[in-house]
Amino acid sequence: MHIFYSKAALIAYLKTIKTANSTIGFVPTMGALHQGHLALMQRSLKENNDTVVSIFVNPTQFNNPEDLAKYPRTLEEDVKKMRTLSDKIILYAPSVDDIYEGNTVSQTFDFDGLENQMEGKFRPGHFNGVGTIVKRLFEIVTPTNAYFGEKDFQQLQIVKKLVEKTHLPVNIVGCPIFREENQLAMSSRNERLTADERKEAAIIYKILTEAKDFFQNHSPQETVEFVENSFKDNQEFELEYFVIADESTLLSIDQKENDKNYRAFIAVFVNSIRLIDTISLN
Ligand SMILES: Nc1ncnc2c1ncn2[C@@H]1O[C@H](COP(=O)(O)OP(=O)(O)OP(=O)(O)O)[C@@H](O)[C@H]1O
Ligand SMILES: CC(C)(CO)[C@@H](O)C(=O)[O-]
Ligand code: BAL
Repeated sequence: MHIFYSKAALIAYLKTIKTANSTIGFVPTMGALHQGHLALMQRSLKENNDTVVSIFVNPTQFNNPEDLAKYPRTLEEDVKKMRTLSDKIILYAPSVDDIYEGNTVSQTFDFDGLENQMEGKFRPGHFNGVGTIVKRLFEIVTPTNAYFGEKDFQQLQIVKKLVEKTHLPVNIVGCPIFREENQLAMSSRNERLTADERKEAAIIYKILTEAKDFFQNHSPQETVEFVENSFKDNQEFELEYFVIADESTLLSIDQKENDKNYRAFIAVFVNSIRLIDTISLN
């Protein structure tokens, strides 16, 4: 496996392997790899000549310093996991300085309102940080295809908008959510849960699927109340938000309309650990 810690070395290497018709697949991550990340890599390996994976815990997208400090960093184990997939993966694991060159701040973006709901509302500045790092990584890696998970559905829509607005020549590929055996969405933050919490966190997806059924015969507002009440019965989980939104605008809805795609989004605290999940309602 090729591992690069500096953009200069990565860019020089990519120049030696790129040909007129070759494709580069790119999987940006923050590390602490799990099966969800590995599935994105497998897809990239299958669909491209070369695959670059980045591991970088991006400080500018964290609004909560404790969340940043406690974010799991497991580079050695991550490398081992990637090796089980393919020795051909090109890993870019930069320092903060290599990316930000002494100026660790976000650019400000206008994502046509996609940034104002849910994760953007509850993590102020988050999507400016995501936009800044994703744009920078795209400029360094120059991917043909870039792979993002639907667990971060709002992020996926925002990255598509970023590409549309900046005219970067990259195709964004959304990939399905990988779940643990108990259906909890895989997440690097799951590593911070105790064994019991991890087991009990299955309730998040259970309530989401119940909400999906409930929504078929009830209004959006009634469905929101149904979910809020379900969490009141589960005191160890603190619901931050449950939103039913139009999948394309991400705006929450008051009424159902025909021919629209709707999706439910949820963020829940287990202790101080924040987990998100989402489900299509169609
Ligand atoms: N369970 C999953 N299934 C599919 N893709 C996923 C899953 N979890 C994360 N991803 C995707 O992997 C990429 C890197 O995500 P990231 O490194 O933030 O991992 P994460 O598990 O989402 O971490 P956390 O949930 O703690 O933020 C993103 O595109 C994300 O959507
Ligand atoms: C896309 C990303 C790697 C940018 O830091 C991050 O937001 C993530 O892991 O989803
Ligand atoms: N998975 C999105 C990255 C974050 O939580 O900051």
